[in-house]
Amino acid sequence: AQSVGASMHEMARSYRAVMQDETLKSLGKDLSSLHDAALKAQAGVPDFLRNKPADDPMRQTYRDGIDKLLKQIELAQSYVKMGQLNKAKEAAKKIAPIRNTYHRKLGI
Ligand code: HEM
Repeated sequence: AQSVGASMHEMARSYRAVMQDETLKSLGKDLSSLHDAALKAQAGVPDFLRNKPADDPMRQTYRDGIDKLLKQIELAQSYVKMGQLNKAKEAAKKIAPIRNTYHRKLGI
């Protein structure tokens, strides 16, 4: 499995593309890449947690953040499926504050 850092870089690339998309087709494709990368991040353990105890509360914080991220991506995807480009783009914009909140909570 690849490192969480590598998955985060894939997420960054896909999210940049998502924010530039102006068609349902390209937005759907880039949200799908973002979702794939977020699932890879979910399957991994970030470097900073490797030496921490199994019950360290930061592990739950990490899981919560990835769950919120996946839910927000899925919300945007549901608008794409309904053909609602503006709603999908609005939902996608709300991914950035989730990123910022959890990077801050985790000291990234
Ligand atoms: C689309 C949203 C997000 C983007 C674009 C993003 C982007 C990034 C980038 C570019 C890095 C630096 C990677 C490196 O240099 O190694 C990073 C690191 C990290 N991010 Fe995110 N992030 C996002 C959301 C999140 C969320 C929601 C969480 C919390 C659950 C999170 C947790 C982390 C952690 C733990 C690291 C350090 C990884 C490591 O080195 O092990 N990120 N992120």
